[in-house]
Amino acid sequence: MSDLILFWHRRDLRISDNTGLAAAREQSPKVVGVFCLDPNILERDDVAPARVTYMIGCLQILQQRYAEAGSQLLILHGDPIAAIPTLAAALNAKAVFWNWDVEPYSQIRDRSIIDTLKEKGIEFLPPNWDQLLHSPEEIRTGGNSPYTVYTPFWKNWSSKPKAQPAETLQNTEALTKAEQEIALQAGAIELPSAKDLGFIWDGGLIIPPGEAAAQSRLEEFTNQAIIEYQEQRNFPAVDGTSQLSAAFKFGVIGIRTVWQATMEAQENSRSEEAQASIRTWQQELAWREFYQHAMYNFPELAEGAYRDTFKDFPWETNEENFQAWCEGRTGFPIVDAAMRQLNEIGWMHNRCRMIVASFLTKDLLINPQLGEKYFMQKLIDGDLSANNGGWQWSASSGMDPKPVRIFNPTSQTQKFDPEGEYIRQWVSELRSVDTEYLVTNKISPLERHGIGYPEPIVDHKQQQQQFKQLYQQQKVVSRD
Ligand SMILES: Cc1cc2nc3c(=O)[nH]c(=O)nc-3n(C[C@H](O)[C@H](O)[C@H](O)COP(=O)(O)OP(=O)(O)OC[C@H]3O[C@@H](n4cnc5c(N)ncnc54)[C@H](O)[C@@H]3O)c2cc1C
Repeated sequence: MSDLILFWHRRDLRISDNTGLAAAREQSPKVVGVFCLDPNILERDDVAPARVTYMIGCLQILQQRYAEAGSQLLILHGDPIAAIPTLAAALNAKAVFWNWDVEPYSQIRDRSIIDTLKEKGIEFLPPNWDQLLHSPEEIRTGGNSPYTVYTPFWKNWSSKPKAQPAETLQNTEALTKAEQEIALQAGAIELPSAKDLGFIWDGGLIIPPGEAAAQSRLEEFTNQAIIEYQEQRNFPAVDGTSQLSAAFKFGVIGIRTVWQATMEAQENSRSEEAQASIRTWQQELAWREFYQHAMYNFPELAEGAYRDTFKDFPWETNEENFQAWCEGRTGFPIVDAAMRQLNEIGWMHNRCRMIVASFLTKDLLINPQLGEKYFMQKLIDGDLSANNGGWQWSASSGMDPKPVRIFNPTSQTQKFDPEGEYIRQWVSELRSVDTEYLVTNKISPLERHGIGYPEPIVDHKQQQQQFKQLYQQQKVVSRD
C-alpha cells in the first residue's frame, strides 16, 4: 500500500484551518484532494443555481490552492458510495479522510463508504467535526440528552474552551504521471462549469468564491461592522451583517478562524455596546451549531414538524397564493421586496426571512415545508439544518418553547424599514409611493392600479385569527 491519503472535500472547500486535512498531512506528505459531484444531491429538485455556481467557483479556487501546496484536487462525478472507494482502491491509497457532517443523507452515505473501505483494507478518519466548534456529543444536558432549547445550549456551548485554527496544508506531494492516468481511468474528470451541470445563474454572488474572499470578508466585518451588529443587524436596507453564510455553508472559511477573529475583536473593543454586539454575533454562530446538533440528534426534523400540534395541521392548498408569495406579488411591500431580493440575488436578509416565513405560514396558512423547499431552490447559502431550523422556528412547529409567533408585516416594516428604503430597492413600482403610505401599506386602490402593484391578497387580522383558531383546535388533540 502507498503512503497516499485521499482527502475527500464535501462542505469544507478550503485548505486552511481544516482539521481533517491537517490530520491527513500529519500522517503523510502525499495528500491529494478529491471532490465528488453527487447526482443524489445535484439532481434533487431543490438545488439553487446560485449555490452550485458559488460551489463550482470555490472548487476552481481550491484546485489552485492544492497546486500551490504541491498537490492536486481531483474531481469525480457519480455516486460517492461507489466512486470514492473505487478511486482509493485504484490509487492504492492507504487512507481516505474526510470531515463528518450532520445531515441524515451524509450519515447514511458515509457509513456505507466506511463499510466498503474496511472491506478493502483502506483506513479512514474517525468522526471529525471540522465545521463545528463543538461536536454534538460534547454539548449535552446534565442528564446527557441533546438540548432542545437554545438558551441552555448557548450557556453550555459558550462556556467551553474553543480550539485554535488548524495548520494550512503545505509541502505536499502530487500524484505521479502514472497515478494521474490511473485516476482518470477511475473516473477523475475536468471540473465542469455550473452550466455544464445544467445550472444557469446570472444574479451575481453575494460573496465571491474562494478562501481569500471569505477571509477578507471576515476581516472587514470583524474590524468594523461587528461592533454595531446588535443595532444594525435588523435593518435590511443596511449592510449590517457579515454576509458570510454561503462561505459557512461550503466551509470556505474555518470556524476556529472565525471564532478567533471574534475574540480579537473583543480584545480590541472598549465599550460595553461593542462587547455586547460581538457577543450577539457569537450567539448567531451558536444558533448555527444548535440547528446542526438538532439535525444530527433528531434527523426526523428534515421530514416535517417537530411538535405534534403541527404534524397534521390543516394547511391550506392555495397554489395562486403560494405563487404570489414566491414571485413577490402579495400586495404586502416588505414581503414582496424580500421575495424579489431572494429571486434576484439568491440571498435574503435574516429579518426578512423571518417576515416572509411567518407570512407564508400564519397569513397564507400554507405548509412551511413548501416555503422551506422554495428557499432551498433559491438560496446561495441554502443549508438543511439552518433552513429547517428557521422555518420550524417561524412556523412555531419546532423545538422553541414560545409557541405562537406571528409577525405583522406592517409593524415589522415600520420598525425595520421605516423609510421604505429596502422596499424601494427591490420593488421598483413602489419607488414613487409616499413613505407614509408605503410603510403602513395604506396605498390606495387607485394608486395600486396606476403603478401596477397588487391589492393585499389576504387580510392580516383575519388570517391571524384563523391561524390561532386552527392552532387551538390542533393543540387540544395533540400531545404537546
Ligand atoms: C426561514 C429562515 C430560513 C433560513 N435559512 C437559512 C439557510 O438555508 N442557510 C443559512 O445559512 N441560514 C439560514 N437562515 C438563518 C439566517 O437568516 C442566515 O444565516 C443569515 O441571514 C445569513 O446572513 P449573514 O451571513 O449576513 O448572517 P450573520 O448575521 O452575519 O450571521 C453569521 C452567521 O451565523 C449563522 N447564522 C446566523 N443566524 C442564524 C440562524 N438564525 N440560524 C442558523 N445560523 C445562523 C450563519 O452561518 C451566518 O452566516 C434562515 C433563517 C430563517 C428565519
